[in-house]
Amino acid sequence: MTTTPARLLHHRAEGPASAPPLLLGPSLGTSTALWDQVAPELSAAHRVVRWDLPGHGGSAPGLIGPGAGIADLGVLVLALADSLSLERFSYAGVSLGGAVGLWLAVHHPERVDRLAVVCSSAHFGDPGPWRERAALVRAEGLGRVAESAAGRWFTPGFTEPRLLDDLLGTDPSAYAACCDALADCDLRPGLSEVRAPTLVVAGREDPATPPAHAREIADGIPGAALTELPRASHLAPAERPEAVREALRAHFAPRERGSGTAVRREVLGDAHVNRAQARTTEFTAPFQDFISRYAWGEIWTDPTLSRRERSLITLTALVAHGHHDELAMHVRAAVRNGLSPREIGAALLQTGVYCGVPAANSAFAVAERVLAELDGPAQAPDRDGVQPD
Ligand SMILES: O=C(O)CCC(=O)CC(=O)O
Repeated sequence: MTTTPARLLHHRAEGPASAPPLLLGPSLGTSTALWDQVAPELSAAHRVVRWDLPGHGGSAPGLIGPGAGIADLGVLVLALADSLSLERFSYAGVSLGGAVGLWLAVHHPERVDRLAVVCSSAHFGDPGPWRERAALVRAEGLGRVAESAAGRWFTPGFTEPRLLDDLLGTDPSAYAACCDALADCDLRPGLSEVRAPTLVVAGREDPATPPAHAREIADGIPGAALTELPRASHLAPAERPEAVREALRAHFAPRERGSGTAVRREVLGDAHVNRAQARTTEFTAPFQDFISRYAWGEIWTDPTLSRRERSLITLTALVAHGHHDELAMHVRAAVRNGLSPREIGAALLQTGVYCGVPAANSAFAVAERVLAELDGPAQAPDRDGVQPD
């Protein structure tokens, strides 16, 4: 067990220190042990950091109090990541731990590389039963909640005594504060803002966060994937560890930067890349290869900046140097990367200050033409001259 300062969440780290970091969050009433059959395998390719909720496992109960919210837990996870110098990380969490991951992806997108939300919800239903459970636990401790836990956590006939023991060892006041957070949790409005590639995993027999909750998350997050696990209830990492392991391993597999062609196609479009490839000659092939590997395989593939941010930088640099053919191509790319004409106009206006009014003047003319073409009745041909990238 790692010795953790009482102001931080208790955590357990495994895997090479230089591997891409992956944080694993628990569900209510459980500890890092929830990931016992999943984390060791994931740690072959990741620096895996499992954390405990306040008052659960090894975390101090006083880290949250009555009326806590998901944001309070999210801030604690960020403090833990900061203490480990993890500026950016991938994240998987079960139930309450999954909701914390959603909160992080909505409110701190710069920190979350990839996200997996397992047996969780963006809104854990009517707050009434959570408030009643909090009141019961504050009054009587965890005994009655523990008696019925197996029925909510596992399919009939399956059990995991270690997890039930952990529940009984949880601090009642911290457990109740987590129930407060679940009662007030509503992350649905932010789902469309999540940009981290997201996998949603549901246990088909989960009565606590049924598959409909997972579908709501997957439908709300652009591009999210959904996996439903048969023969799994709420604590799928304990009940179906091999299936959860495989889903997470594939989702978090370190990305091949490779040739960069896939990213180039996503940003510049198939039509452009096909044309550039068709035009390639023996003379230009080394340059094509260089561009694909470095510009697209290294720089545009690096997740530290979003594609929108990279588009803004690229537009500015092209204006500064007066590369108008490339500017036209990258205005199209900027639109593909999610920038609105208004945002593109604001970036060009700023170049008027830093690159000079004549440079911005020409850039506005180029961008206006391209945006009008994109807006036109038929998509205008991709007029990108002889530019090879
Ligand atoms: O223990 C339960 O009754 C399920 C609790 C729940 O849905 C929230 C969580 O597991 O984090």
